[in-house]
Amino acid sequence: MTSSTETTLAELEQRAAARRDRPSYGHDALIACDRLVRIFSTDGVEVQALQGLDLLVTEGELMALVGASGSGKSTLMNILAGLDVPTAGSAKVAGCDLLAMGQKERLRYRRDVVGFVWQQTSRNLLSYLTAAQNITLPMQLRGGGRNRERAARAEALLEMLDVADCRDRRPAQMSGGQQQRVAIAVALANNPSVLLADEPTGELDSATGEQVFAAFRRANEELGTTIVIVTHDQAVADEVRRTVAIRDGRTSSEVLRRTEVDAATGKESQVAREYAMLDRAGRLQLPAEYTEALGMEHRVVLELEQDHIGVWPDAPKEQGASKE
Ligand SMILES: Nc1ncnc2c1ncn2[C@@H]1O[C@H](COP(=O)(O)OP(=O)(O)OP(=O)(O)O)[C@@H](O)[C@H]1O
Repeated sequence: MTSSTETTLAELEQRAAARRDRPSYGHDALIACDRLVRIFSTDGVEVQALQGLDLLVTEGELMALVGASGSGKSTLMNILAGLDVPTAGSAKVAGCDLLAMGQKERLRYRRDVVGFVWQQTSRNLLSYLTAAQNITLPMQLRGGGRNRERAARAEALLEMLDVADCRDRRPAQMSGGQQQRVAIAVALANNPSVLLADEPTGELDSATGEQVFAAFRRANEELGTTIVIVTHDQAVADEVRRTVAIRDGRTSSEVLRRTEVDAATGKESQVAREYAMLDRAGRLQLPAEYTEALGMEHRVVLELEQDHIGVWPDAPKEQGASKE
């Protein structure tokens, strides 16, 4: 064997070893969805609600999910809540594998790892219990702890979310916004790693919606809970640092917001930037308005430049080309 061949083999081995040692996708994320697929079959008709969705959420994030009706947001939330099981792919939340969990583990997951707040206030609270009783119920169901400790936690949550005055009221005696804030307290009762909310401000006017969103923010800041909110509410989507858009069952783009300080004036301003998602296979979803504007269809030409990749429409048909 020549020395150059030996070098090549050694290099290949090195590369293979480096690939083996590379940390797995999303190893440090609290929520890691990898090529998630959910197919519903009704009367022989298949609907692909999720079509290979990738999503990583880091611990401590407060983020929003947006998307047109039917794009797959609720399907994803139901999977993350442990209420539905994906058809394929992988989904891990706080180390729990959502595809491999047995019934017992699933119950424990729903009780201890995730909390949820739904749009319909009636789905969040039991109508015959007071706010304080609604909050202590999940703690009682989990068992352990003393009555006094549970009552103290309920009180602390009610105060943190600014609804201490609702302590002894039943849901019918509270406003919609108060009910949703108490619902957040119920979801936080067992100190979950993740709080999921599906359109939590959907039934509220904008001022009340803002108060409810402020309650989520406080839970995120004071307890460090990771929060994912599905919303159509632009005010909510604009206030979080990261908004991920879902299109046709896949994450298609995301907006990141950060605060910039002007060096000269010291003035702070919010800067938002939209990114397209690049999946692990190198696939990129181009916005329909971009591809339509340039008549891009089926095929595009790619050019690698030093610091970017150019995407061009397919070469125009030659003038006077022979007709068949
Ligand atoms: N249980 C089900 N059986 C059959 N099809 C379903 C089921 N649940 C959802 N789908 C379909 O899956 C697709 C995604 O639905 P999903 O409810 O997740 O969308 P969404 O983005 O939450 O919409 P919306 O904003 O209107 O709630 C839709 O085409 C929907 O009709």
